[in-house]
Amino acid sequence: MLNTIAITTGEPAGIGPDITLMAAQQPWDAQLVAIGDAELLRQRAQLLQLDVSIEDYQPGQAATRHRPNHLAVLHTPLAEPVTPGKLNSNNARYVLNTLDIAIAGCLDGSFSAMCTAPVQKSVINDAGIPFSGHTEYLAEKTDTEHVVMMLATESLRVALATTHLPLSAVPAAITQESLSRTLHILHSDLTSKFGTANPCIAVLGLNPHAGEGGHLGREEIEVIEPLLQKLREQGLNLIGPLPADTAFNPSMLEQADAFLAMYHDQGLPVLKYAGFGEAINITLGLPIVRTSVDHGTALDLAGASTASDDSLRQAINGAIKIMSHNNRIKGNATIN
Ligand SMILES: NC(=O)c1ccc[n+]([C@@H]2O[C@H](COP(=O)([O-])OP(=O)(O)OC[C@H]3O[C@@H](n4cnc5c(N)ncnc54)[C@H](O)[C@@H]3O)[C@@H](O)[C@H]2O)c1
Ligand SMILES: N[C@H](C(=O)O)[C@H](O)COP(=O)(O)O
Repeated sequence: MLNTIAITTGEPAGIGPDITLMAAQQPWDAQLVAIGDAELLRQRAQLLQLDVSIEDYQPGQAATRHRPNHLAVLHTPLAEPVTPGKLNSNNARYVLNTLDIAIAGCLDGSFSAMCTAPVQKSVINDAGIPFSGHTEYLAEKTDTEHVVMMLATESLRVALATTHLPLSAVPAAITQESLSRTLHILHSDLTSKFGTANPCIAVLGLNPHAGEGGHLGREEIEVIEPLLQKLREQGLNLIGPLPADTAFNPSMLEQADAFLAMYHDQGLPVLKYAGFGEAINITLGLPIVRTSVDHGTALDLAGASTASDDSLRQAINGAIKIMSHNNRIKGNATIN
Protein backbone atom coordinates (compact mmCIF):
# COMPACT_ATOMS: atom_id res chain seq x y z
CA MET A 1 0.00 0.00 0.00
CA LEU A 2 1.30 3.46 -0.90
CA ASN A 3 1.57 5.68 2.18
CA THR A 4 0.55 9.32 2.06
CA ILE A 5 2.62 11.56 4.29
CA ALA A 6 1.38 15.00 5.24
CA ILE A 7 4.17 17.54 5.65
CA THR A 8 3.17 20.58 7.65
CA THR A 9 5.31 23.41 6.32
CA GLY A 10 5.73 25.16 9.68
CA GLU A 11 6.44 28.81 10.46
CA PRO A 12 6.06 30.57 7.10
CA ALA A 13 8.86 33.06 7.81
CA GLY A 14 11.26 30.24 8.72
CA ILE A 15 12.97 27.50 6.74
CA GLY A 16 10.02 25.07 6.81
CA PRO A 17 8.84 26.00 3.29
CA ASP A 18 12.45 25.89 2.00
CA ILE A 19 13.25 22.41 3.30
CA THR A 20 9.89 21.03 2.17
CA LEU A 21 10.65 22.20 -1.38
CA MET A 22 14.18 20.81 -1.18
CA ALA A 23 12.94 17.40 0.00
CA ALA A 24 10.42 17.39 -2.87
CA GLN A 25 13.27 17.33 -5.41
CA GLN A 26 14.01 13.66 -4.82
CA PRO A 27 11.95 10.50 -5.39
CA TRP A 28 10.02 9.02 -2.45
CA ASP A 29 8.35 5.67 -2.09
CA ALA A 30 5.26 7.42 -0.75
CA GLN A 31 2.94 10.25 -1.67
CA LEU A 32 3.97 13.53 -0.06
CA VAL A 33 1.33 16.18 0.55
CA ALA A 34 2.56 19.55 1.79
CA ILE A 35 0.10 21.47 3.91
CA GLY A 36 0.63 25.19 3.55
CA ASP A 37 -0.03 28.20 1.38
CA ALA A 38 0.51 27.28 -2.29
CA GLU A 39 1.53 30.80 -3.32
CA LEU A 40 4.05 31.06 -0.46
CA LEU A 41 5.63 27.80 -1.65
CA ARG A 42 5.72 29.05 -5.27
CA GLN A 43 7.38 32.29 -4.20
CA ARG A 44 9.90 30.50 -1.97
CA ALA A 45 10.78 28.08 -4.79
CA GLN A 46 11.41 31.06 -7.05
CA LEU A 47 13.52 32.83 -4.43
CA LEU A 48 15.61 29.70 -3.86
CA GLN A 49 15.72 28.99 -7.60
CA LEU A 50 14.36 25.50 -7.05
CA ASP A 51 12.69 23.85 -10.00
CA VAL A 52 9.72 22.44 -8.08
CA SER A 53 6.27 22.56 -9.62
CA ILE A 54 3.50 23.27 -7.08
CA GLU A 55 0.40 21.17 -7.75
CA ASP A 56 -3.02 21.36 -6.18
CA TYR A 57 -3.90 18.43 -3.90
CA GLN A 58 -7.56 17.77 -3.27
CA PRO A 59 -8.51 15.79 -0.15
CA GLY A 60 -9.58 12.26 -1.05
CA GLN A 61 -7.78 12.11 -4.39
CA ALA A 62 -6.15 8.78 -5.28
CA ALA A 63 -2.64 8.33 -3.94
CA THR A 64 0.17 8.51 -6.47
CA ARG A 65 3.88 8.07 -5.78
CA HIS A 66 5.80 11.33 -5.29
CA ARG A 67 7.45 12.61 -8.47
CA PRO A 68 10.79 14.43 -8.05
CA ASN A 69 10.52 18.20 -8.57
CA HIS A 70 6.76 18.18 -8.07
CA LEU A 71 4.98 19.02 -4.84
CA ALA A 72 1.34 18.25 -4.12
CA VAL A 73 0.01 21.02 -1.87
CA LEU A 74 -3.16 21.03 0.17
CA HIS A 75 -3.62 24.77 -0.02
CA THR A 76 -4.11 26.42 3.37
CA PRO A 77 -4.27 30.21 3.06
CA LEU A 78 -1.99 32.55 4.96
CA ALA A 79 -3.59 35.47 6.77
CA GLU A 80 -0.94 37.91 5.52
CA PRO A 81 1.97 37.86 3.04
CA VAL A 82 5.32 36.68 4.39
CA THR A 83 8.81 38.15 4.36
CA PRO A 84 11.38 35.41 5.03
CA GLY A 85 12.92 35.88 8.46
CA LYS A 86 10.22 38.27 9.71
CA LEU A 87 7.75 36.86 12.21
CA ASN A 88 4.13 38.00 12.05
CA SER A 89 1.76 36.88 14.79
CA ASN A 90 -1.18 37.38 12.39
CA ASN A 91 -0.05 34.17 10.67
CA ALA A 92 0.01 32.13 13.91
CA ARG A 93 -3.49 30.73 13.34
CA TYR A 94 -2.43 29.64 9.84
CA VAL A 95 0.38 27.54 11.37
CA LEU A 96 -2.07 25.83 13.71
CA ASN A 97 -4.54 25.30 10.83
CA THR A 98 -1.88 23.31 8.95
CA LEU A 99 -1.39 21.12 12.03
CA ASP A 100 -5.14 20.65 12.53
CA ILE A 101 -5.56 19.54 8.89
CA ALA A 102 -2.73 17.02 9.20
CA ILE A 103 -3.98 15.65 12.51
CA ALA A 104 -7.55 15.28 11.20
CA GLY A 105 -6.24 13.55 8.05
CA CYS A 106 -4.13 11.12 10.09
CA LEU A 107 -7.05 10.33 12.38
CA ASP A 108 -9.52 9.71 9.53
CA GLY A 109 -7.01 7.66 7.50
CA SER A 110 -6.53 10.17 4.63
CA PHE A 111 -2.86 10.40 5.67
CA SER A 112 -0.68 7.57 6.93
CA ALA A 113 1.58 9.85 8.96
CA MET A 114 2.50 13.47 9.52
CA CYS A 115 5.92 15.02 9.37
CA THR A 116 6.30 18.49 10.81
CA ALA A 117 8.58 21.31 9.72
CA PRO A 118 9.51 23.68 12.57
CA VAL A 119 7.19 26.22 14.12
CA GLN A 120 8.09 29.31 16.13
CA LYS A 121 6.50 28.68 19.52
CA SER A 122 6.99 32.30 20.66
CA VAL A 123 5.01 33.91 17.83
CA ILE A 124 2.04 31.60 18.43
CA ASN A 125 2.04 32.68 22.08
CA ASP A 126 2.48 36.31 20.98
CA ALA A 127 -0.77 35.86 19.06
CA GLY A 128 -2.47 35.07 22.36
CA ILE A 129 -2.64 31.30 21.80
CA PRO A 130 -0.94 29.26 24.52
CA PHE A 131 1.36 26.80 22.73
CA SER A 132 4.22 24.76 24.21
CA GLY A 133 5.13 22.67 21.19
CA HIS A 134 3.84 20.14 18.67
CA THR A 135 4.18 17.34 21.21
CA GLU A 136 1.76 18.85 23.69
CA TYR A 137 -0.55 20.14 20.92
CA LEU A 138 -0.79 16.71 19.30
CA ALA A 139 -1.56 15.08 22.66
CA GLU A 140 -4.37 17.55 23.26
CA LYS A 141 -5.83 17.36 19.75
CA THR A 142 -5.81 13.55 19.70
CA ASP A 143 -7.18 13.26 23.25
CA THR A 144 -4.07 11.42 24.38
CA GLU A 145 -3.36 11.79 28.09
CA HIS A 146 0.32 11.02 28.00
CA VAL A 147 2.87 11.17 25.16
CA VAL A 148 6.65 10.97 25.05
CA MET A 149 9.08 13.08 23.05
CA MET A 150 11.98 11.09 21.67
CA LEU A 151 14.78 12.31 19.42
CA ALA A 152 16.81 9.73 17.54
CA THR A 153 19.81 9.35 15.31
CA GLU A 154 20.88 6.05 13.75
CA SER A 155 22.82 5.17 16.91
CA LEU A 156 21.33 7.16 19.79
CA ARG A 157 17.80 7.62 21.10
CA VAL A 158 16.97 10.11 23.84
CA ALA A 159 13.47 10.37 25.28
CA LEU A 160 12.33 13.00 27.77
CA ALA A 161 10.48 12.62 31.05
CA THR A 162 9.37 16.26 30.84
CA THR A 163 9.17 18.45 27.73
CA HIS A 164 8.65 22.19 27.38
CA LEU A 165 8.45 23.60 30.86
CA PRO A 166 10.56 26.00 32.90
CA LEU A 167 13.47 24.35 34.69
CA SER A 168 12.02 25.48 38.03
CA ALA A 169 8.92 23.34 37.36
CA VAL A 170 10.82 20.15 36.52
CA PRO A 171 11.29 18.54 39.98
CA ALA A 172 7.57 18.70 40.77
CA ALA A 173 6.73 17.19 37.37
CA ILE A 174 8.91 14.12 38.00
CA THR A 175 6.36 11.93 39.73
CA GLN A 176 6.20 8.14 39.89
CA GLU A 177 2.92 8.20 37.97
CA SER A 178 4.27 10.33 35.14
CA LEU A 179 7.58 8.43 34.95
CA SER A 180 5.75 5.13 34.95
CA ARG A 181 3.56 6.18 32.02
CA THR A 182 6.57 7.50 30.14
CA LEU A 183 8.56 4.29 30.64
CA HIS A 184 5.65 2.06 29.65
CA ILE A 185 5.10 4.08 26.43
CA LEU A 186 8.82 4.07 25.66
CA HIS A 187 9.07 0.31 26.26
CA SER A 188 6.01 -0.42 24.15
CA ASP A 189 6.80 1.95 21.23
CA LEU A 190 10.44 0.84 21.00
CA THR A 191 9.03 -2.64 20.46
CA SER A 192 6.11 -1.79 18.18
CA LYS A 193 7.60 1.07 16.13
CA PHE A 194 11.29 0.14 16.12
CA GLY A 195 11.23 -3.65 16.41
CA THR A 196 13.40 -3.76 19.56
CA ALA A 197 12.22 -6.66 21.69
CA ASN A 198 12.65 -6.16 25.45
CA PRO A 199 14.39 -2.79 25.01
CA CYS A 200 17.01 -1.75 27.52
CA ILE A 201 16.32 1.77 28.77
CA ALA A 202 18.95 3.78 30.64
CA VAL A 203 17.26 6.24 32.99
CA LEU A 204 19.15 9.36 34.06
CA GLY A 205 18.93 10.87 37.52
CA LEU A 206 17.66 14.40 38.05
CA ASN A 207 20.41 15.79 40.30
CA PRO A 208 24.18 16.04 39.82
CA HIS A 209 25.75 12.60 40.32
CA ALA A 210 22.23 11.17 40.58
CA GLY A 211 21.87 12.85 43.97
CA GLU A 212 25.21 11.63 45.44
CA GLY A 213 23.46 9.30 47.86
CA GLY A 214 20.96 11.96 48.91
CA HIS A 215 23.53 14.69 49.58
CA LEU A 216 22.71 16.52 46.31
CA GLY A 217 18.96 15.94 46.14
CA ARG A 218 16.57 13.16 47.14
CA GLU A 219 14.43 12.62 44.00
CA GLU A 220 16.52 9.61 42.99
CA ILE A 221 16.02 7.94 46.40
CA GLU A 222 12.40 8.92 46.95
CA VAL A 223 10.91 8.87 43.43
CA ILE A 224 13.02 7.40 40.65
CA GLU A 225 14.76 4.34 42.15
CA PRO A 226 11.66 2.85 43.87
CA LEU A 227 9.69 3.27 40.62
CA LEU A 228 12.42 1.63 38.54
CA GLN A 229 12.50 -1.28 40.98
CA LYS A 230 8.73 -1.72 40.69
CA LEU A 231 8.84 -1.60 36.89
CA ARG A 232 11.72 -4.10 36.79
CA GLU A 233 9.50 -6.49 38.72
CA GLN A 234 6.90 -5.99 35.95
CA GLY A 235 9.52 -7.07 33.38
CA LEU A 236 10.89 -3.77 32.06
CA ASN A 237 14.60 -3.79 31.32
CA LEU A 238 15.81 -0.64 33.07
CA ILE A 239 19.19 0.68 34.17
CA GLY A 240 19.59 3.64 36.52
CA PRO A 241 19.11 6.19 37.83
CA LEU A 242 22.47 7.05 36.28
CA PRO A 243 24.49 10.21 36.82
CA ALA A 244 23.67 12.15 33.63
CA ASP A 245 27.19 13.46 33.06
CA THR A 246 28.72 9.99 32.66
CA ALA A 247 25.68 8.07 31.38
CA PHE A 248 26.56 8.48 27.70
CA ASN A 249 29.75 6.44 27.95
CA PRO A 250 30.75 3.91 25.26
CA SER A 251 29.70 0.87 27.27
CA MET A 252 26.26 2.29 28.13
CA LEU A 253 25.77 3.53 24.55
CA GLU A 254 26.39 -0.07 23.47
CA GLN A 255 24.00 -1.53 26.04
CA ALA A 256 21.05 0.87 26.01
CA ASP A 257 18.39 1.00 23.27
CA ALA A 258 17.29 4.40 24.56
CA PHE A 259 18.08 6.91 27.28
CA LEU A 260 15.42 8.64 29.31
CA ALA A 261 16.46 12.16 30.35
CA MET A 262 14.58 13.95 33.11
CA TYR A 263 14.33 17.25 31.24
CA HIS A 264 14.76 18.86 27.81
CA ASP A 265 18.24 20.34 28.17
CA GLN A 266 19.64 17.35 30.06
CA GLY A 267 19.23 15.00 27.10
CA LEU A 268 18.84 17.01 23.91
CA PRO A 269 22.23 18.78 23.84
CA VAL A 270 23.90 15.35 23.90
CA LEU A 271 21.68 14.06 21.10
CA LYS A 272 22.03 17.21 18.99
CA TYR A 273 25.80 17.28 19.49
CA ALA A 274 25.91 13.67 18.31
CA GLY A 275 23.82 14.28 15.21
CA PHE A 276 22.35 17.76 14.66
CA GLY A 277 20.74 17.79 11.25
CA GLU A 278 20.50 14.01 11.02
CA ALA A 279 18.27 13.35 13.98
CA ILE A 280 14.51 13.14 14.05
CA ASN A 281 11.90 13.86 16.67
CA ILE A 282 9.15 11.27 17.17
CA THR A 283 6.11 11.60 19.37
CA LEU A 284 5.52 8.26 21.09
CA GLY A 285 2.20 7.18 22.56
CA LEU A 286 0.00 8.91 19.96
CA PRO A 287 -2.73 7.13 17.99
CA ILE A 288 -1.07 8.54 14.83
CA VAL A 289 2.49 8.52 13.44
CA ARG A 290 4.28 11.87 13.79
CA THR A 291 7.90 12.58 13.07
CA SER A 292 9.70 15.91 12.86
CA VAL A 293 12.99 17.66 12.29
CA ASP A 294 15.62 18.12 15.03
CA HIS A 295 16.02 21.86 14.44
CA GLY A 296 14.05 25.06 14.73
CA THR A 297 12.82 27.72 12.35
CA ALA A 298 16.31 29.13 11.60
CA LEU A 299 14.86 32.53 10.68
CA ASP A 300 18.39 33.64 9.77
CA LEU A 301 18.48 31.13 6.88
CA ALA A 302 14.95 31.43 5.47
CA GLY A 303 14.96 32.15 1.74
CA ALA A 304 18.78 32.08 1.67
CA SER A 305 19.56 28.66 0.11
CA THR A 306 21.81 27.71 3.03
CA ALA A 307 19.46 25.58 5.11
CA SER A 308 19.92 21.82 5.07
CA ASP A 309 16.94 19.55 4.48
CA ASP A 310 18.78 16.51 5.89
CA SER A 311 16.71 16.26 9.05
CA LEU A 312 13.41 16.62 7.19
CA ARG A 313 14.46 13.87 4.78
CA GLN A 314 15.37 11.70 7.78
CA ALA A 315 12.01 12.50 9.37
CA ILE A 316 10.15 11.43 6.21
CA ASN A 317 12.26 8.26 6.01
CA GLY A 318 11.60 7.64 9.71
CA ALA A 319 7.85 7.88 9.18
CA ILE A 320 8.05 5.48 6.22
CA LYS A 321 10.09 2.98 8.28
CA ILE A 322 7.70 3.16 11.24
CA MET A 323 4.73 2.56 8.94
CA SER A 324 6.37 -0.39 7.25
CA HIS A 325 7.18 -1.82 10.68
CA ASN A 326 3.58 -1.27 11.83
CA ASN A 327 2.33 -2.98 8.66
CA ARG A 328 4.63 -5.97 9.24
CA ILE A 329 3.32 -6.29 12.80
CA LYS A 330 -0.28 -6.11 11.55
CA GLY A 331 0.56 -8.71 8.87
CA ASN A 332 2.08 -11.05 11.45
CA ALA A 333 -0.84 -10.57 13.77
CA THR A 334 -3.17 -11.63 10.94
CA ILE A 335 -1.06 -14.69 10.10
CA ASN A 336 -0.77 -15.75 13.74
N1 LIG B 1 10.15 21.00 15.55
C1 LIG B 1 9.98 22.28 15.87
O1 LIG B 1 8.95 22.85 15.62
C2 LIG B 1 11.10 23.04 16.55
C3 LIG B 1 12.27 22.41 16.98
C4 LIG B 1 13.25 23.16 17.62
C5 LIG B 1 13.06 24.52 17.81
N2 LIG B 1 11.90 25.10 17.38
C6 LIG B 1 11.67 26.53 17.51
O2 LIG B 1 12.47 27.23 16.57
C7 LIG B 1 12.71 28.54 17.05
C8 LIG B 1 14.18 28.88 16.89
O3 LIG B 1 14.93 28.01 17.74
P1 LIG B 1 16.50 28.01 17.91
O4 LIG B 1 17.05 29.31 17.43
O5 LIG B 1 16.79 27.54 19.27
O6 LIG B 1 17.00 26.84 16.99
P2 LIG B 1 17.24 26.71 15.40
O7 LIG B 1 17.39 25.27 15.15
O8 LIG B 1 16.20 27.44 14.65
O9 LIG B 1 18.63 27.43 15.13
C9 LIG B 1 19.84 27.07 15.79
C10 LIG B 1 21.03 27.26 14.84
O10 LIG B 1 21.02 26.17 13.91
C11 LIG B 1 20.96 26.65 12.56
N3 LIG B 1 20.06 25.74 11.82
C12 LIG B 1 18.84 25.31 12.24
N4 LIG B 1 18.29 24.52 11.32
C13 LIG B 1 19.18 24.42 10.30
C14 LIG B 1 19.17 23.75 9.05
N5 LIG B 1 18.14 22.99 8.65
N6 LIG B 1 20.25 23.88 8.24
C15 LIG B 1 21.30 24.63 8.62
N7 LIG B 1 21.36 25.29 9.81
C16 LIG B 1 20.31 25.19 10.63
C17 LIG B 1 20.37 28.07 12.65
O11 LIG B 1 20.74 28.84 11.55
C18 LIG B 1 20.95 28.53 13.99
O12 LIG B 1 22.25 29.01 13.78
C19 LIG B 1 12.18 28.58 18.49
O13 LIG B 1 10.91 29.18 18.49
C20 LIG B 1 12.06 27.11 18.85
O14 LIG B 1 11.08 26.86 19.81
C21 LIG B 1 10.93 24.39 16.75
N1 LIG C 1 12.12 20.01 21.82
C1 LIG C 1 12.23 19.96 20.43
C2 LIG C 1 13.66 20.15 20.00
O1 LIG C 1 14.41 20.72 20.74
O2 LIG C 1 13.98 19.77 18.90
C3 LIG C 1 11.45 21.06 19.77
O3 LIG C 1 11.27 22.12 20.63
C4 LIG C 1 10.25 20.61 19.07
O4 LIG C 1 9.29 20.14 19.94
P1 LIG C 1 7.86 19.79 19.33
O5 LIG C 1 8.06 18.65 18.40
O6 LIG C 1 7.07 19.43 20.53
O7 LIG C 1 7.38 21.02 18.68
